[in-house]
Amino acid sequence: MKILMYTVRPDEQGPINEWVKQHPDYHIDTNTVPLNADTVDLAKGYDGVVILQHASIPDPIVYQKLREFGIKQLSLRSTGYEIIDLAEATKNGLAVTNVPGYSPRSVSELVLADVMYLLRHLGEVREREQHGDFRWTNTEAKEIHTLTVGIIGAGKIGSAVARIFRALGATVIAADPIHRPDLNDTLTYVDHETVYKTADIVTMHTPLTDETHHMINAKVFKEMKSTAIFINASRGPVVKTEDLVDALDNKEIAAAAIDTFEGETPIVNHDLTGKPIHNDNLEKLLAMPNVNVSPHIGFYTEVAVQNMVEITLNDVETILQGKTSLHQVN
Ligand SMILES: NC(=O)C1=CN([C@@H]2O[C@H](COP(=O)(O)OP(=O)(O)OC[C@H]3O[C@@H](n4cnc5c(N)ncnc54)[C@H](O)[C@@H]3O)[C@@H](O)[C@H]2O)C=CC1
Ligand SMILES: O=C(O)C(=O)[C@H](O)COP(=O)(O)O
Repeated sequence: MKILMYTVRPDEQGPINEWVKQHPDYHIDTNTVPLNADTVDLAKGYDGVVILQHASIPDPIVYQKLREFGIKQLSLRSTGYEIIDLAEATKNGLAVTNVPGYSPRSVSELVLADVMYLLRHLGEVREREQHGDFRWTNTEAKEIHTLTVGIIGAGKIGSAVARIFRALGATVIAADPIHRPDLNDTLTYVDHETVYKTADIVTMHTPLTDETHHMINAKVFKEMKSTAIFINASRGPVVKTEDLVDALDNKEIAAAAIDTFEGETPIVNHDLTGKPIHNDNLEKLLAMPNVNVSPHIGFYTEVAVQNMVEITLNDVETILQGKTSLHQVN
């Protein structure tokens, strides 16, 4: 059996080689391009296709061609799968799989790092030190156990965030339509408005859907505490970025960390040294010492990369054997 993996990074090659060693009947080829209408022909002659990319695949021709090539699945090495047109995939007989829970700790530990960085004003401290100002002005910090952490979307990642902050003594509240009894000792479920109004740290962990698109906007920022820290490590378009910039400019919130942002595809994991980034809102956020921008690295840990590769390839194998993968999303 032959599998083609798109957009493979060098750090994924080790886990891929390990998987092939355990599965001698499979041959895997890799490339470094995203799947789209220009690159779909590369999949001709393969039995299975695996992708990982930020760019959406809206063009129906991609799904039609995969069907014409006799391919039965399209497996994502990611959790989020909003880049796929599921209706087109289904129409063309493609089972789409994702990797839920490859390592909820990966993203939740970045959230912890962001919160510590912002709570201790390390961005402001570093900015001042660079021009010789070593004073303590405005750097008195709050301790985590005195704070309320508000989670929007307490699924696999959101609940891992909840556990970390509960272990550090914070009060944790969450808004999620699904209430999990196993989290009863960790958090209290409340409505969205209560999270916005009462949390000292508001952190986003929903998927990107029609409902969550721009769910954080000017109206919501006005509800938050002026001392609040806002974090988005879910998907960029969950937040209306221009409203985030305004909320920070107008001191409606105190600080923010964003691991995902609108228009990130041409920026994330690219070296743009000396080149324009063509994203005005991002440039404004990058210039603020009370904002930490990271280029979608929440997932990027050794454990996560290993699991993303291994679980995806196991799913391809399952489908190629004529069975149904537990991770099929259509
Ligand atoms: N920054 C990064 O590198 C990464 C980001 N992600 C993003 O994080 C998202 C969440 O991942 P998981 O926790 O694994 O997914 P999950 O499916 O386990 O949890 C998502 C939770 O959000 C809840 N939810 C949906 N709509 C909601 C709404 N309107 N209000 C409140 N809650 C709502 C769901 O009920 C569910 O409990 C992914 O869909 C992906 O977009 C995932 C992995 C890495
Ligand atoms: O798994 C996800 O969802 C992520 O966000 C990871 O960062 C990787 O997926 P892409 O966003 O790069 O598709």
